[in-house]
Amino acid sequence: MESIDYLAEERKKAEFNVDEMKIVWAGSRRAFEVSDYISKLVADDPDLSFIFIECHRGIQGFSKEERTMLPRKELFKNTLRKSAYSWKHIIDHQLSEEEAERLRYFVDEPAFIDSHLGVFIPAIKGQGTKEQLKKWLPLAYKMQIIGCYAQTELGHGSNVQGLETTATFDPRTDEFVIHSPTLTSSKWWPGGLGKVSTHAIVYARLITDGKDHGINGFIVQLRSLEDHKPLPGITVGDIGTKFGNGAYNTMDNGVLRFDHVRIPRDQMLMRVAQVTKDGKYVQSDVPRQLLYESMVYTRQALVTYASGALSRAVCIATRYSAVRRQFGSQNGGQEIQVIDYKTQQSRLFPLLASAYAFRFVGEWLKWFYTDVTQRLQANDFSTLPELHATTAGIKSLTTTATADGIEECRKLCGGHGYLCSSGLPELYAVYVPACTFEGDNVVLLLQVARFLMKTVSQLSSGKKPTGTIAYMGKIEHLMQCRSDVEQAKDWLKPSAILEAFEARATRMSVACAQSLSKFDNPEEGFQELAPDLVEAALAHCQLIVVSKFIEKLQQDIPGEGIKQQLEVLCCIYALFLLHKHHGDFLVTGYITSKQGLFANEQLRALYTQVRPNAVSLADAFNHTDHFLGSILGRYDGNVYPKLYEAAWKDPLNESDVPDGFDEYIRPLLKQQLQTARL
Ligand SMILES: CCCCCCCCCCCCCCC/C=C/C(=O)SCCNC(=O)CCNC(=O)[C@H](O)C(C)(C)COP(=O)(O)OP(=O)(O)OC[C@H]1O[C@@H](n2cnc3c(N)ncnc32)[C@H](O)[C@@H]1OP(=O)(O)O
Ligand SMILES: Cc1cc2nc3c(=O)[nH]c(=O)nc-3n(C[C@H](O)[C@H](O)[C@H](O)COP(=O)(O)OP(=O)(O)OC[C@H]3O[C@@H](n4cnc5c(N)ncnc54)[C@H](O)[C@@H]3O)c2cc1C
Repeated sequence: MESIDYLAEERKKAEFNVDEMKIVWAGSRRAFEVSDYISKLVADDPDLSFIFIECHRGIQGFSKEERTMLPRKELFKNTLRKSAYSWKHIIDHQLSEEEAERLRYFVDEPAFIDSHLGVFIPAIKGQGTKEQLKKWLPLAYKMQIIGCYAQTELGHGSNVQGLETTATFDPRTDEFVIHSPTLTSSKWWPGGLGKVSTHAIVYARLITDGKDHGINGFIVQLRSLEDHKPLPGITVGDIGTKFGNGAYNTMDNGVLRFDHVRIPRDQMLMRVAQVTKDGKYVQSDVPRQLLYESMVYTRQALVTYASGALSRAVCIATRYSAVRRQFGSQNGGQEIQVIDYKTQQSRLFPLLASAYAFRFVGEWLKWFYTDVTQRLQANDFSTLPELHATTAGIKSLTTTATADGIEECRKLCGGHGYLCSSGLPELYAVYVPACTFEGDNVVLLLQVARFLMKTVSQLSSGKKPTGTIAYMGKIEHLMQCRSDVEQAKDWLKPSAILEAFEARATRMSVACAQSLSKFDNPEEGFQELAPDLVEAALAHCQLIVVSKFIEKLQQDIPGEGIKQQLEVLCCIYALFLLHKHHGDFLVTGYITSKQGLFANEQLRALYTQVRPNAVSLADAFNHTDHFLGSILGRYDGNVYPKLYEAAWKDPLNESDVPDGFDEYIRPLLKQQLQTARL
């Protein structure tokens, strides 16, 4: 049957070339082509897009929208099947690393393979010696071993230095003895650990000759490569069902305990420090912080994933807001599309703009990460602190805004957004742990704050700040300048926006530094002022995102109307933040309340400008219906018949009379009948 495009009228309104925007969104023509090809490949192959379950009727297939109805054990087994099938496809078709990553992404089910590729391999790469890389990476790349990242324990996650697992060197046998001395030292949370991983990078306190040298990484085999049973001394399992139906429950987050498990000395990751045969601890000339390098890698990757998740929610909410109508019908005509309500626009369009903003900052962060890693290889560690602060801060900002944004999109879809078939509840449940894993978002902002306080304290020494904190070099100007905005449209100037964000960030950091200096004990001061420090850190991170969006616009961006649309989105992102954090800009004395009102006036005008382009800007994400997994977000906008159809597929609708009627409902009804007769 031919499908009708209920959103065709919306698409006709676009003032830009959607195909060109798809390329900007993807990052390059090549990236677009790979994503486009792989997303369609996944959508069109039932072995990748469906969940198959053996039931009394034989093998039954379930679509993605239906997966929240399925029991965890079945879902998990299907995820194993899909991972194995994907892996075979990758090998058979000799997919490149980029294509393999896209395949994993579009299959869209958290799985052990994410930990294996996203954390286990990066940890070996970052912390292993050349010999260790040579031995372990080929095994890992061929999946002859499957690994996870076992850092967090039941009692400690954020405080890595507080981990309790021990790795005690035994010089007699040239081995480490890995042990879990307490219940709270049980490894707890690692993805892929519960049921799948054969190996783990285990973080443990290194002890030689009775001396504790702090945390180090060790490669430990957990399960037999023959029958997959846990090796002697190892207790391992899944930690239980997590938030939401389906959602993150396709992942086997695990618990792990060691009872004096012995591993050879060369399984300590030795790039940062070594233990010699006679038990001597030798620190390399690389900084100890490189032990945390894999977290930096993953945090950086999570920023691009944030734009992906937010764009999905925004795509669903935008299309549905154009389909949905409420109120205002005149003379029997159609009601108003809810996307035309200014309140709907003021909630939706900043999220649309944020998706683009996060995409561009993610692109830049990937470049920055690559640049710093190349320097590290050449033993230049000067930019490592900035990379740590920036990845921590931008991961924190983007994942918090994305999780909140998904929930806002659910509300923007009214009641239907609450149905699992909208795709939004599951997207939220899968996404929200990103605010916690790879570093709790508040803990990460406090790391940014430490970096900022250090920067401010070094300004007087004449050290010139560079990179993302170069703006602090203009401290004298930024501390006393005032906005020169005289009318709403002055806020469209990138220079006006940039100075506002720089002045706000500088003043908030300086105010914190001044407050800190009043404490005799700086650590006590840091604890006391932590809420203000977190806000200063956020102001700095927002400045980075805004400035990277502005920098993107300074590039040559071809395509009809593309640059104009991006300029509108950039201003929406910045002015929305200015409006939301109005208090910061006022209190720090950079703007007057009148200038704040101008910003809001300009913001409303920008919403009107983006309105005709909204559906097409969401189309430019190029999400397939399969990837969206949402009836509300269907490309053709055919929402109502599909919602109606889907309701009848719910297991409760398998019979007109529900199970339990005879035991629980009939007696009640009978009782009422008897009462009525009385
Ligand atoms: C085919 C290809 C496919 C590719 C697939 C890719 C897939 C990607 C998908 C991603 C999937 C994601 C799955 C997620 C799974 C989740 C995993 C996890 O959650 S793993 C566990 C993560 N745990 C954490 O993040 C813990 C957070 N805590 C910390 O990081 C630290 O404890 C702390 C930074 C909060 C504190 O560190 P600590 O040493 O205790 O204290 P200090 O604050 O004193 O720091 C000392 C010093 O070090 C600097 N520092 C800290 N961290 C770093 C770092 N990472 N890098 C560089 N430098 C660092 C800090 O700034 C201090 O510096 P100083 O100069 O002394 O001030
Ligand atoms: C889905 C999921 C997957 C995960 N996968 C892995 C994995 O593969 N490998 C792995 O090792 N770990 C993994 N983790 C664990 C994860 O990294 C930790 O949960 C995370 O680092 C937070 O640590 P925590 O649980 O100890 O939180 P806590 O630190 O206990 O946080 C609790 C509260 O205390 C606050 N808090 C903590 N410290 C401070 C402070 N200094 N100042 C102010 N407030 C503070 C936090 O903001 C938070 O509000 C995963 C977690 C989840 C949810």
